Amino acid sequence: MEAYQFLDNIGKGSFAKVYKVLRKTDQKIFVAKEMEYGRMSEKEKQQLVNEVNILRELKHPNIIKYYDRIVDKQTQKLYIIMEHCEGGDLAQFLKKLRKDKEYLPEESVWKIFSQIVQALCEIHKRQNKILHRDIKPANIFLDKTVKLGDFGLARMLNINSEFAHTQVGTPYYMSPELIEDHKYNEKSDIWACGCLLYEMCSLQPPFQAQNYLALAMKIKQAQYENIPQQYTAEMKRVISWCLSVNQDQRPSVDDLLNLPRISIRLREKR
Ligand SMILES: CNC(=O)c1c(C)[nH]c(/C=C2\C(=O)Nc3ccc(Cl)cc32)c1C
Repeated sequence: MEAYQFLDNIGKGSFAKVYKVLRKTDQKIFVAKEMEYGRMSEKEKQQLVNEVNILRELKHPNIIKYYDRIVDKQTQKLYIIMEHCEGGDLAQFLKKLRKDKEYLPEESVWKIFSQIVQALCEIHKRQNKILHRDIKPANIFLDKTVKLGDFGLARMLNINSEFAHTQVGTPYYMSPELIEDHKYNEKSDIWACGCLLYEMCSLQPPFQAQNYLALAMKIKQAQYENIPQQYTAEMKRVISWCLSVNQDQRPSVDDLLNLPRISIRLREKR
C-alpha cells in the first residue's frame, strides 16, 4: 500500500476495516477496505475474490466505484480501493435525523429510494445476476448521487458459499424466506428495500425485538408500526407491497421503476 497514505479509520464494512486514504501520485482521496485473508479458509478467500470480481465489473452512478485491489503478502491483508463519498453513509444520516427529531421530507425519501432501485436494477438485470444480500442504510453512501456499496456479501447467483448463513450484527432486514432457511433471491433484496423505505420514513427499522426469536416472529408476520402520518398513502402502499410475506406478491425491480414517484425521476434524467 506504498502508493497510498492512510488518513483516517472511518468505520467497518462487512468483515473489514475501512480507511480514508490519499493516493500519493495525484493527491486524490479514496476509501480502502482492509480484509485480513490470512485466517480465511479457501472458500472464504474464494468469496473475497468473488467480491472483487463483482465490484470490478460494476460501473453505475448509483454503485460505489471500484478502483484497485492490493494484496500485502507480508501482513496477509487485501485492500479494495473504492470511491470516497463525502456525505458518509445513510445510517449516520438517519441517526442524526433521529437525534434531532427531524423526519425526512417525502420528496427526499423518494429521491434516495429511486437511486437505490436503479442500482438494484443494474445488478439484478445483468446476465450474471448479482444479489446484494446486505442492503441497509450502513451500505448506502451519500455524495452527488446516492450509491449502493459494500458488496461484502454479494455473490453471483451461480456460486454458493457457506457465507449464505453468515450474519454480522442484528438481521433487521432479514426476509421471511431467509428465516425459514430458504434460498436468498432477488425478492429478498426487494424485502430489504421495503425495510429501507420504512426506515427512511420512521427513522427506525420496521422490525425490532429484544431477541432473535421475537424478531423472527415479527418478520414472518410482517408485523410493523405505521409510518408517521405525514407520509402519503402511496408511500405506505409501496412499503406494504415490498414487505409482502409471500415473496411472489412483492414487486419486481421493474415494478418499482414504474412507480409514478420513481418513473417521473427517470424521465427527467433523460
Ligand atoms: C463518519 N463517516 C464518514 O465520514 C464516512 C465517509 C465520509 N465515507 C464513509 C464510507 C465510505 C465511502 O466514502 N466510500 C466507501 C466505499 C465502501 C465502503 Cl464499505 C465505505 C465507504 C464514511 C464511513
